[in-house]
Amino acid sequence: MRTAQHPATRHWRHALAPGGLPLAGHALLMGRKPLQFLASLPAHGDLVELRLGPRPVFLPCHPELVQQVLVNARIYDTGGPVKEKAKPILGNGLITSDWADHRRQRRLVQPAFQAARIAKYAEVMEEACAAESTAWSARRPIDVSHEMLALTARVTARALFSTDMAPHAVAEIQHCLPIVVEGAYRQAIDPTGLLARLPLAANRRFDDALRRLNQLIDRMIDDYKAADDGDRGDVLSALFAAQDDETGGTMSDQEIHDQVMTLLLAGIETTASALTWTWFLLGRNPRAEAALHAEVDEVLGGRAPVYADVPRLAHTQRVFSEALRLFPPAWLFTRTTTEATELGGRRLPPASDVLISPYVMHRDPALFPDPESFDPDRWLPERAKDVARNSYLPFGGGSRKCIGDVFGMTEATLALAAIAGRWRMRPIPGTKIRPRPQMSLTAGPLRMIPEPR
Ligand code: HEM
Repeated sequence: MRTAQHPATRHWRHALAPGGLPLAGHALLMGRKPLQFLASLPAHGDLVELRLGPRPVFLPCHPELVQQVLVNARIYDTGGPVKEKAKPILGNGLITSDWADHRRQRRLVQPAFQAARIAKYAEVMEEACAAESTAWSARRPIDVSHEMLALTARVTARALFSTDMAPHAVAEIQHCLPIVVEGAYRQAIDPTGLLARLPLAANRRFDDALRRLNQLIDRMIDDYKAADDGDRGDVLSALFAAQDDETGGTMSDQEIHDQVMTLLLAGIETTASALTWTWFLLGRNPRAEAALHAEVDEVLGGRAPVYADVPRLAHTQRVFSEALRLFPPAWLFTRTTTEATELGGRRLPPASDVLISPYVMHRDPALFPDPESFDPDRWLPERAKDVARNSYLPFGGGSRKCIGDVFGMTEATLALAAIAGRWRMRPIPGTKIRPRPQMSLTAGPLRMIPEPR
């Protein structure tokens, strides 16, 4: 295990990642097998330099260096080519805004995620999870990815807009969101920026889906303003009510629009991917699955779970935490330096790109013993205290830490308990599954057979 030393007294190991080519650098390795390539890098140094084309980018592999990047949000600001390409889609919301504006935005959006409001959103979660768990037929295979995406889309849409229009919104979001997420990723990884301008069917589908999502959000905002019926307990009401303590300012309709789009894109596929991986891992680990069933039976005694059960569903939460360790949906995110700085004794010029990869940290044997094994019990309090500080970051850290972390954990715990209370999810022998490192670390289609318990 790595030992904690004061950063100033530590001798940090720097390295250039092996395998670079003269012009492309490591772009081909990153393009072909990003997970394997990135996960091999901590063995070379605490701070590893890669070349993506001519551009140097830096990957901190040691938790203390990752932490320095995450907490110094003014110097390590949001940025990089991926964020630039996301702006036409996300506008200027929490993910795309720069440091100074982000602080203001976060003050305004945070009240929508206070504990009392999560309790209200949990009613939507309870209902949607119960409906999902009763909709399946015994022994008829389902695509778990598809089902989990439908579930998280329904939960998020109805937590955002609790109006009569919600059923229409759910259907629109379920249709449009996967197309937008896929298209956004294709554009993000296109180094030429030309792909989006070609007259391709995929581009037309993307433009259409994005237009429909934008229209939907505008209609919801208009509807809310026309009804003028105060706090409906949903996210949209909280965004309209938000007032900045420091300046007294509120959000314009356009700002609310951008926050809603950001929440849809950040909150649905992430949670759905993590839930899909959880069912996949449980299907291969009968002991963890049996412990889940035992806990759910003991806590719920056959009824559907409610918000008040969440604290008692401790093993269920450990199962989800362990799935987030092995397959963190936000497997890679970026920062760009706003001025010259030093990281681990290495000088970084202004506008340097820094990669943060929870996947790399979570699979490092120096941080997590036997990192490839699915072991929910590593999160038992007596064992979790030995996990190196700042090495587990499925929700990121610092001032840009996921605003939906409690929302996502609550939703996932209720979904796992509701489904595990009724079904055993049996894997289909021979099913091959390969992590797809795209916008989220998704599993692709995953067919499993629900068996009544
Ligand atoms: C298991 C589910 C989730 C995972 C693994 C996850 C992961 C993350 C991570 C790692 C970040 C930080 C990215 C960075 O620093 O650049 C982030 C940010 C964010 N997430 Fe999540 N997220 C999840 C669920 C959600 C949900 C349910 C919502 C909303 C309903 C949400 C909304 C956001 C937003 C708005 C941000 C930007 C926050 C900011 O910059 O202030 N996420 N998420």
